Amino acid sequence: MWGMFKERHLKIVAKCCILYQEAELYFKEDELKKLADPSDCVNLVYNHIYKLTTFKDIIADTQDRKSNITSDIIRIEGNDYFLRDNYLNALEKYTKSIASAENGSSYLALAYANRSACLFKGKYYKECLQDINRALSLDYPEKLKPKLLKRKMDAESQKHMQKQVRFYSKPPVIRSKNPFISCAEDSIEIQYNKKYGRHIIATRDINIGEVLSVENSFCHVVCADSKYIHCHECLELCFNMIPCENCTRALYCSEDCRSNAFKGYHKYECQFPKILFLDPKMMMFIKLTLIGMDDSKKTEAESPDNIHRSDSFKEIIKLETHDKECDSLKLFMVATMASIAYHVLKENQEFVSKYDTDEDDLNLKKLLFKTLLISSINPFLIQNFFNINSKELGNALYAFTSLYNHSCVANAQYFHHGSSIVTRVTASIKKGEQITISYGLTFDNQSRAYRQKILKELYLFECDCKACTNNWPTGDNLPFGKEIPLSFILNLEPSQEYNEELDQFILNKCKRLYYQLKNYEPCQNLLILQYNIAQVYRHEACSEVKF
Ligand SMILES: C[S@@+](CC[C@H](N)C(=O)[O-])C[C@H]1O[C@@H](n2cnc3c(N)ncnc32)[C@H](O)[C@@H]1O
Repeated sequence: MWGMFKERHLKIVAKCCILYQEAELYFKEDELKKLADPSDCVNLVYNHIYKLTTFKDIIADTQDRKSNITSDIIRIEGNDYFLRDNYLNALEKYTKSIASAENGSSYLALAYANRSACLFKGKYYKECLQDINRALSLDYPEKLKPKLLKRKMDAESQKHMQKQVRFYSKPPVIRSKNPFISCAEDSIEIQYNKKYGRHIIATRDINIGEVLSVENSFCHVVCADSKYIHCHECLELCFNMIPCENCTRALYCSEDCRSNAFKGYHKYECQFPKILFLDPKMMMFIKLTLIGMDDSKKTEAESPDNIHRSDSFKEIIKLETHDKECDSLKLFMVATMASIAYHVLKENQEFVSKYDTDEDDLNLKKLLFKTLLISSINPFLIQNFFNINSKELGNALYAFTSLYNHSCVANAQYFHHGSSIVTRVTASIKKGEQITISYGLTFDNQSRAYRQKILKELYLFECDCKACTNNWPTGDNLPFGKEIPLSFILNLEPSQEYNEELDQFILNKCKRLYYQLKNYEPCQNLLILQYNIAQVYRHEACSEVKF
């Protein structure tokens, strides 16, 4: 949970520590820990820090002005890649140059034109033509126009050979709708107890491969590695994004995405200082707060209380925060980040006019505290298993999928179809059993001691799964179990073309063998089968795109 305050962003920690030292005088008696409601700490901390110089420095550090000089430098870096035939890296640089260029400038036109050259090389003629038209509609230098117009003619003539982008496939549809959970099959239910909190239980025997839930994200943010090729609003892969007109951070696949984002949360998000954008989870808490406060998105009124609705902010705000378990320093750090966000929002006239009573003010501080904690424990990393160059695409928050607890021998696994998440059974489940996913730690890959340490540190629980309880050996030390014919298992590596028939053949064979082998657990051959089953589902969800 505290990963985002640790190794990754020492700058945040350093600034918080300076503030903490400056404000320490006020918090000598462990005042933050004594609060009956931990979310009140934002009010307390804010009132002490907003006048401090370090706080003012943080707020002022937006460094996000559009600049033609920066745009020019980045475009020239792009030219270097282009000359070395590294078109994808060149394209990313040109997109960054587009984001940095001042509105309507010739630098913006130059960056679009250069990107159109990459798109032409990549055989993305439709996108190439769009960029050429964008460049021509701006202040594109006359002397360069003939070359661009020639490219336009060539792209027009080759449009029929346009490369198709099939990246994410549509998620499967729920077949037997759960009457109490809007995004789930009727094979599961939510239960609660003290030990596990809310958790998911099977209401019947469930077979390997069955879908349990299909959920759209409530809120997502794009990761740094993918920000120049994935839309910041819908996460779709896009090689010719357009920039936000105010900031250099946000890029979109279409006018619709740009205006939806701006009308909703982005007009505020745009103005936040740099420190809150160092980590995608930080970005998420601001976006989550703004989306949650957007009245047009509220669905609670129509939804009866006993139905779990994925699109309801009411459900998001119920997610785990572990706020009572925070020590003083953690409370201070969370409160500081929330205070920065609060301060920026309150400076915004349009925002203030909507939330101006004392009660609104206090509620906003409490909400920012909660959304920050929720965004640290609950998000799912969207990974690119078959994508061109980067592995991390985004972070997304799901109201229901966040309720699956962890096991180091999980019986379910999730697969991202873009920003949607599909959870499937990857080991057969008996009625009454808890359904679990892995929080990134599995018994075959990491030692018990390591798993326990990380789970305690990040998620504040002691794992009692069968691998932890019985101290199962890790991968190479496991017995092989019953022999399986391996010849039919083609390793579904990223380089392999998607072939539905072949994948289905592998899937069915693996499933049959799984039932012959499951009594040998734990063993290597069972893991091989489960890996291949998961790999087929990954392949189905997201196919490789080459530039
Ligand atoms: C993403 S939430 C999962 C849903 C959570 N149980 C709830 O009530 O909202 C993660 C938190 O669930 C709890 N949790 C997850 N797996 C667990 C397990 N195997 N045993 C006990 N608690 C677990 C921990 O408190 C953890 O921080």
